[in-house]
Amino acid sequence: MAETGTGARREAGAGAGAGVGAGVVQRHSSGLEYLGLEHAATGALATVFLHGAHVTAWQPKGKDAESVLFTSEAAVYAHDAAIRGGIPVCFPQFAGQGPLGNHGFARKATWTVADASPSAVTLVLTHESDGVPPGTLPFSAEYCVELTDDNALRLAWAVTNGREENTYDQAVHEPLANALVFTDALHTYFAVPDAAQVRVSGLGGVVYVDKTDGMAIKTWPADSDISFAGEVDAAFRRAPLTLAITDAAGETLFDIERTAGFRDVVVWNPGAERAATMADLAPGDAARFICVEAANVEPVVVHPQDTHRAELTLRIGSW
Ligand SMILES: O=P(O)(O)OC[C@H]1O[C@@H](O)[C@H](O)[C@@H](O)[C@@H]1O
Repeated sequence: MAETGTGARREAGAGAGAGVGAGVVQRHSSGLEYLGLEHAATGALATVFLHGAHVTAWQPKGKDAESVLFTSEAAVYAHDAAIRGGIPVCFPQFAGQGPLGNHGFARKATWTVADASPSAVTLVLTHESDGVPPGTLPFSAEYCVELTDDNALRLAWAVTNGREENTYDQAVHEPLANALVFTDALHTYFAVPDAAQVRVSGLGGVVYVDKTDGMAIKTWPADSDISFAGEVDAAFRRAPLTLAITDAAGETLFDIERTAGFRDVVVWNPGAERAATMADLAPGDAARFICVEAANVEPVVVHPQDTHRAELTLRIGSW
């Protein structure tokens, strides 16, 4: 049965199970499984559900009382739902850009644990995993969530095309034969004191698709930060690899660092009006988060037996 967020958050808050059983799979009352992570030296905590490989909470050192990721009190914890908040893994389709449901199947599929320690877990999804549509071509995705020695949350993402090598004829005449073609995102929900007061810096001068304006292609004004007066839904192409979220006083709340394997960045907040129509957001939630997503909105092409790799590292500022 579907369970909503309040009870689930209480039960599986950041690092739930840490100390006793950090790095050990535990069962949530919804039936979903999760791990609590704990870094021995920093004391940082995180919670990672096997459903969707979903990080639902992260409490770095310095923010001991609460998660710095937003997860809604109205989030649904169920096999057929995506958890609203934390870090959904969008794969193999970003948003509605293809035949699958919004953001693809990975965020509703059951991942398996390949390796776990108290401070890190590696989860795997393949074409044979529960929740992956039958007939999906052979692939394997590996996702490592790690609390690092320097108090960061490091997310390492790798997608391998499981098909055989092309024949000579295919390689020459049909270079895309057997290629794995996908779009993706680590759709991070950053908790903020008030969305209307924060800014995303680093995207001035970058070309973006404005999804709130009929997919119009625009360029964000140079030297200008992004602010959140209402709905924002913008997919920035080939964005700089280092971005920051700052508060009204210009202090850094988060540093966001990607490797080039995440070429694009999506910035999203539904605004109050649209948020009010979303059943898994609670009243007032639109002001409590902004999403800055490490993404490939333009398709990635992975040839047979090859692996695409990307990393995202999140750090908090001094707030
Ligand atoms: O409601 P979902 O499926 O989690 O999607 C949330 C949002 O995710 C963003 O990445 C998209 O750009 C938005 O268009 C979308 O509304």
